Amino acid sequence: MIEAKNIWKSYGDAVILEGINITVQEGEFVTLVGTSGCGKSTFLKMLLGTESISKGSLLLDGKPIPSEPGADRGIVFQQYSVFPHMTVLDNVIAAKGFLKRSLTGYLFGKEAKAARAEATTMLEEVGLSHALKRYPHELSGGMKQRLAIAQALIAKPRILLLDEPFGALDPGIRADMHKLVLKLWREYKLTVFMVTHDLKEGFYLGTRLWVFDKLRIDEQAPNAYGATITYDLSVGEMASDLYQEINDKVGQDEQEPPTETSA
Ligand SMILES: Nc1ncnc2c1ncn2[C@@H]1O[C@H](COP(=O)(O)OP(=O)(O)OP(=O)(O)O)[C@@H](O)[C@H]1O
Repeated sequence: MIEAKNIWKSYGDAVILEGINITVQEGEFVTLVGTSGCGKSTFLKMLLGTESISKGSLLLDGKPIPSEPGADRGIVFQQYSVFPHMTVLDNVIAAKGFLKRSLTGYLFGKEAKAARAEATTMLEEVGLSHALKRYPHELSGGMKQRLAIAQALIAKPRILLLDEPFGALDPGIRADMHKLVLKLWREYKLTVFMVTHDLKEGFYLGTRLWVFDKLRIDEQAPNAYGATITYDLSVGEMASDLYQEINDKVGQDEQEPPTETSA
C-alpha cells in the first residue's frame, strides 16, 4: 500500500535521509525510533505531503503521495495543535472543514446537525464526551491530545501519523493514551506511523519497529551522509541483546527489554 523507493532527502548541502526502501501494508502499526535530528519527523512529513522528496519515490497505492495533506492522512503532533478560541466540539467540527463552507462561519440546518453529531460521536470515542463545551485552556495535556486525535480522525483518514504525541505527558496518562490509540487503530483499521523517543513504547504499540541511523559517518563532513532504516523489525522478534543494542544507539537509558506486546 505504501512504498518508498530509494528515498533521499537533503536540506541544502546536508543529507538527512538516504536510500530508504520500504513497503508497508494496510493496517500495520509502524513505530519509528532513532537519535534526535536523524530525520524521523521529516519522513513523517513526506508521508503527510508537506515535505518534498529530494530523490526517489513515495507511493500510496502505486501513485505518488500528493504534495499536500489530504483527508486520507491525519497527523497529531507533540505540541498541542488545537484552536484555542473554540470549544472542544467546535474544534472537531472545524477540523472536518464544515465551517469553511459557510460565509458566516456557521452552519445551519441539516448540515450543522450532521457535523455536530459526527463530532460528538468522535469525541465520545476519544473519551471527551464530558468536555464538549470546554475550551482548550481548560483541558489537561492528555485531554488536549485526545482532542487532537479526534480532529485527526474526523476526516476518516486511512493513515494516522503520530509525531511523539505523548512525549509531553505523564507516564500514567501515557498508558491511557496507549490504550486509546490501540483501540482506535483496531476499530478504524488504520495504518499508523508513530515517532517516539521511548523504545519501550515503540515495542509495546507497534507491529513493526524501524530504527533510523547513519550507516556512513564522515567526521570531517558530518552532513555528507544521511540516516536510513537500519533495523526493520516485526515486534515479537526481539531478543534482549538486540534490544540493548538498539537502546544504546537511540540513547535511551532503560535497561529492561519490554515484556508486553500489542499482539
Ligand atoms: N525545514 C528545514 N530546513 C532545514 N533543515 C531542516 C528542516 N527541517 C528539519 N531540518 C533538519 O533536518 C534534520 C532532521 O530533522 P527531523 O525533525 O526530521 O529529525 P527527528 O529525527 O524527527 O528529530 P527529533 O527526534 O529531535 O524530533 C535536523 O538536523 C533538522 O535540523
